[in-house]
Amino acid sequence: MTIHRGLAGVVVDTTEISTVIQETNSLTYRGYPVQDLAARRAFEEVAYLLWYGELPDPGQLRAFQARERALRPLDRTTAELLARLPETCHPMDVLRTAVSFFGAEDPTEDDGSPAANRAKSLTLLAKLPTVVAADQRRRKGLDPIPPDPDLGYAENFFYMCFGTVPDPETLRCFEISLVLYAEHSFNASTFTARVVTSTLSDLYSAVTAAIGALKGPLHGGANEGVMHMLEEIGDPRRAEEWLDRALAEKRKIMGFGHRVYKEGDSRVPIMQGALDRLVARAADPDTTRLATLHAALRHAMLQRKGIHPNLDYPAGLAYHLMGFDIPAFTPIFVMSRITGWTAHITEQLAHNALIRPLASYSGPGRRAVPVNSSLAAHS
Ligand SMILES: CC(=O)SCCNC(=O)CCNC(=O)[C@H](O)C(C)(C)COP(=O)(O)OP(=O)(O)OC[C@H]1O[C@@H](n2cnc3c(N)ncnc32)[C@H](O)[C@@H]1OP(=O)(O)O
Ligand SMILES: O=C([O-])CC(=O)C(=O)O
Repeated sequence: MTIHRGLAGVVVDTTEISTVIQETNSLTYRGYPVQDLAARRAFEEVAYLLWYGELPDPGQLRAFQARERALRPLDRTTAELLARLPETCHPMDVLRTAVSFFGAEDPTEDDGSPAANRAKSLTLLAKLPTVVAADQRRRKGLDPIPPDPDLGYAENFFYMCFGTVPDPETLRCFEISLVLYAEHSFNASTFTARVVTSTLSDLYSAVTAAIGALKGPLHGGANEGVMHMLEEIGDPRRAEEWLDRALAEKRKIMGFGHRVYKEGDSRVPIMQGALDRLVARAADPDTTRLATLHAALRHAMLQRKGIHPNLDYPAGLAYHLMGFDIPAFTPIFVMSRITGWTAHITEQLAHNALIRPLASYSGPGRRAVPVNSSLAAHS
């Protein structure tokens, strides 16, 4: 029996949603190169593509955007429930609780038809940014800002967080990150969603579980880890010395390495380009220090270990420069990946097979159960 720890290299099913091509470090969504989608399309169009298989025409896009914008507000019960969660909990816990609560409130919870699941997916796409923004503000003692239906997905999120819409360069960088984060085949959180779905459980349960999987620092939590690490190092001149010590201590360096890409993440060049433009625009000493440190650590990691950065490396610093608090970074990843997760949930249901691998037992050999004298007295 061959054991594939971590399912490394195991192909468990087919998918029509995206391909991660290891040999060429490339990624396509429904056949379109992700770089071209990031350069030419809005995030909402990519969401539509992932769910429906084709890019929307202008009429389809208008209808899609109108439905998304109408679904953004939270009802009072949800807002009150989320406001009662301890501020000490991570915002991913808030998001996980919110999705679980949306499921409990949804009267069509057990209708798993593709149309019903698409409607639920759109509801989550629309409401998750409202939850993330309100939670960020609550932690600063600020009231939530209601969504603005006249603003696009990315613009509205900034507006709900900060009360203003940023300059076009910042907005573009954010939108690029959403497109790049949207989908990545059978990554750990998507696979989690597919496992839950394979038992014929409901979409909210699958997404709740996926949020839990994304939270971990070896997956989506790494974008927060990147910024914590940059703060810990502080000075670009300390990058090499810090790295050597961290590697000697067998620490995992956040934002580096990937299970599939071994020669570099296909999404990094475009995200790094967008980050470089943000840095050039800001041009203040603190931004320059962070960007220099970011580059120094990347070079040192490549030199010491031959390991390339993954998408979380440029995205983490970009989100910091955009003004988001570090604990909001992985929730922003969720706002994007909700599209990929739910596309996979629909696909799993269309060709379902219960996901249940085997394990090779390595525990004690068969042994006799000693008699429990007090129980024996009763028999
Ligand atoms: C959006 C995303 O989810 S992308 C991933 C985000 N996660 C991170 O950035 C966390 C840091 N990275 C890692 O922990 C890993 O690279 C993972 C989990 C992403 C991939 O792990 P795997 O595919 O299992 O690779 P694996 O852990 O076998 O790595 C191979 C070797 O490279 C080392 N390595 C890989 N990544 C790193 C890293 N970031 N820091 C230090 N060493 C690393 C491993 O220690 C291992 O060394 P060894 O052979 O001496 O034991
Ligand atoms: O594919 C993976 O294993 C992790 C990743 O990059 C993602 O989910 O975007």
